[in-house]
Formats: sequence, C-alpha cells, structure tokens
Amino acid sequence: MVTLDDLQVRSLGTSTIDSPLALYVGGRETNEYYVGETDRILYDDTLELIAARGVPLEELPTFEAGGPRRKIFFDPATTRVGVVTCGGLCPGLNDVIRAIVLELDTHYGVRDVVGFQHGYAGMVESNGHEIVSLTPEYVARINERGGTILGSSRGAQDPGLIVDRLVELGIDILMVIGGDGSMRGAHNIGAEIERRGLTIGIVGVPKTIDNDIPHIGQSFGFSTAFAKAAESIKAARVEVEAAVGGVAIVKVMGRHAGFIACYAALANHDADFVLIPEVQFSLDGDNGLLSLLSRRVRERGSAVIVLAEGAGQDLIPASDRTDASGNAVLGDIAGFLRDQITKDFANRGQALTMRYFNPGYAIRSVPADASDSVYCTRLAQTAVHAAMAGRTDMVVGRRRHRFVNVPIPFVTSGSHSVSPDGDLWLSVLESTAQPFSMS
Ligand SMILES: Nc1ncnc2c1ncn2[C@@H]1O[C@H](COP(=O)(O)OP(=O)(O)OP(=O)(O)O)[C@@H](O)[C@H]1O
Ligand SMILES: O=P(O)(O)OC[C@H]1O[C@](O)(CO)[C@@H](O)[C@@H]1O
Ligand SMILES: [Mg+2]
Repeated sequence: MVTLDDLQVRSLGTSTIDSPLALYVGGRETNEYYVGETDRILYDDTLELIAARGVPLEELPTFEAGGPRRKIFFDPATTRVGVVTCGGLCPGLNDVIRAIVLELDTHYGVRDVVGFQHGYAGMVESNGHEIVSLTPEYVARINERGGTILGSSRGAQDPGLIVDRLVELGIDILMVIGGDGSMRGAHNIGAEIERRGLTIGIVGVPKTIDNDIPHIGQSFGFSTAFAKAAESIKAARVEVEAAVGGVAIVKVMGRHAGFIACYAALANHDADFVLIPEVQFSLDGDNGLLSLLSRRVRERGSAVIVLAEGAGQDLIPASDRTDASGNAVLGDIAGFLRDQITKDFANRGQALTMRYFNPGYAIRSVPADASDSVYCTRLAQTAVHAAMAGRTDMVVGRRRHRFVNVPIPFVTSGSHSVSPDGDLWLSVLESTAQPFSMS
C-alpha cells in the first residue's frame, strides 16, 4: 500500500539562491488553479479511498506540487544541463527538448545546455557520439518535426561510465526524456551519483506512447498517437463497408497496455471489437471471437477489429526473444487472427473480404498536435523548476490537472494498464457492444 514516504522526492540540498522566478511566484497561494509550494496534492481522490487509509490528514499519501520555487539550489550562471532522449519515439519529444532549453535560458538564465545523441549509448564516451550545444536558436523550430533531434536508442549501458562522462563534462543536471526503461536507467545513474557523493540532479520527463507509466496521469504524445491510429480505424471502416463480408484488423502498438487501442476505438464508433493485453479472449465457443465476428458480419455486413499488439499472446506460441533493452518481442497475433478468421469463415461457407491495417510506427513518428505541444511545454517547464530547485531521482507528471513531482522508484515499481474493472474499459464495451466477456 502506498505511503507518504513512497512519495517523498529526494533533494540534493537546501535551496538558498533567490529564484529569478520569485517575482512570478510571489504571493501566490493555493487556489483551484494553483498549488502553493508548501501545499501537497492528494494521491487518493474519493472520500472512501481517503477514509479507508484511516490515518490523520498529514499522514495521507500526497505528492509534492510541481512548479517554480522562491529559492533554487543551482546557480544559473554556473549551471550546465544535459538532455537525453531514450527508448522508442513518441510525438512531442522535440517540444520537450525545446521547452527545457527555452525555460532554462529565458527564465533562469542558464546558457549552457547540451544534448547527448542517441540515448544513454551516446553518453558513454567510448561510443564516440559528440554532444550538441542546445541554444534557443538551435531548438527554435524543432517542435515542428516528429522524432527527436537528439536521436534515441535501446540497450543496456553502464551507469558508472555515464556518471564518468557527466563528471568529465561538468554536467550539473541531467534531464532524461524516456520511458519506463529509461527511468530505471535514470535511477541507477542517480544511485551511482549518490554513491560517489556528487551533486548532480536527475529529472525525468516520462515518455511513452503506450501510456503505460503509472502515477503520472496521461503521458505526452499519447493523444497525438491515438488520434493518428484512429485514422486507420476510420479507413478500415470505409474499406469493410464497401466489401462483401468485410472484416478488418487494425493492429496498433501497445505491448502490455491497450490504451492506444481503447482510445483510438473510442475516438469514433467504427470498431466492433477491441482486443487488448489486459483482457483475455477465446477464439472458439459461442462467446468466442470467431462466432461473435461471424454473427456481427451477418447482422451488419462488416466488422472492424482493433487489436493491440500485446493482445491474445496466450493463444500463440510464446516467444522468448527480447530486444536490446530486454523488452519482450511479441508473437504475431495479427497474422494468427487473420489465418483463424479466414479458415473459420471458409468452414462456415460465409463470404469474407479480409483487410489488414498496421499503422505501426506512423502513429509515433508524427509531430505532436497542438494539445500535446502545450502539454509537453508545461511538463518541461515543471521539470526545469524541479531540477533548478535541486530535486533529483524524480519525474514530472500531471494528475487530475495538477502538476506533480514523483520519485522515480515510485513510477518504476509498477506499470499502468487498462483495468478490466475500470470505467475506460466499460466505455469501450459500451461503444463497441462487444460482450462483457469473450472467454
Ligand atoms: N531495467 C533497466 N534498468 C536500467 N536501465 C534500463 C532498464 N531498461 C532499460 N534501461 C535503459 O533505458 C534505455 C531505454 O529503455 P527501453 O528501450 O526499454 O525504452 P523505454 O525507456 O522503456 O521507452 P519505451 O518503452 O517507451 O520505448 C535503454 O537504452 C537502457 O539503457
Ligand atoms: O521497434 P521498437 O523501437 O522496439 O518499438 C516498438 C515498441 O515501442 C513502443 O512503442 C513503446 O514501448 C511499443 O508499443 C512497441 O512495441
Ligand atoms: Mg518501455
């Protein structure tokens, strides 16, 4: 069970320097739209959840509020900041890089910001990647492009070698933009820094189009990504409606979490079935996918299946392959379903026109939409405020509209996935009219 201790963010030391933003923060106090720096944000958000804790108010689990502080830890005139992007791409990476640089330069007067190329791999000196000077001019319009101007990578790196490089380059703060693996890596780097008694801060801006990082609210780029996936679902609907016995499978990313599939399906009402890793389904039997699909096509003429790549892995031979970072390489559920559906319709003597859509990388390589751009900017600003105030081993997030600082060990201790008992999955069932249970 989560405790207040789990949510305490580590500091490098006492902040003694007047913040250049002190005037902005000035006499601001908590109100509906702002959280004062001494106030904290509740973890629980219903009366029953709070009552069930059975502890006094001051012992309730609460988050530190994100945002500027009156005093900061690092002297802007002598502070050097490094930025790195790791893991898979996600819309908005360049917006985050840009906003970090602009916030540091414009508001804190930090003129020395450098970027590491190709993720943690580019931080290990022997790998031979040059650092890039990130000036306001250099990052001016990078938000218009998808991907990351710094490049990214997967694969394990030695935290000791990374800390050696930080020391050699005189980096005071490392900003890590990455997913769950990157945050585990960031924590290890932070632990090595602490072991050596150094005062280098590490602050993360969590990145995942799968939206699978817990406790941070929705991750940036997710909304852009599912909107892009929804375009393929719409196209699939057009195709199957024009075909005789049209059935489409639209496969979207989502290794262990089906958020993209759920949101893309909800974005329009074009999906008949949504299959996600969190909810098992059977192929056979009256309530199995094959019967239900056959019936849907007979009743409505066509059907669209939105399939998260991690769904139905129990139906196909397990793969023991992993990628360079140790992430499971999944079996081909889409190919398996295509075969099974084709055979099943043939056995039933039912007409079938099969269409397959795989928007794949196209959903994560696009630039962020306007809403995500705003979100990226605000997350980056929050991360810079925390970093300049000497916070470390933490990430920023936005829970129920409040920006929060969250310890990395707390976000890496679990993962975020679609709850079969939650209201998101209920909405999907309502929208698709697929049965409550397909197993
Ligand atoms: N368990 C781990 N412990 C320490 N470091 C890790 C771990 N997993 C990954 N890393 C480091 O983080 C980097 C990125 O990890 P990974 O490829 O898993 O992507 P990610 O950050 O999880 O992003 P995403 O899953 O959204 O693509 C790797 O290059 C590796 O150096
Ligand atoms: O081909 P790559 O770079 O390993 O990325 C694919 C994976 O990255 C993610 O987008 C994020 O982890 C997953 O949904 C997907 O399986
Ligand atoms: Mg990951």
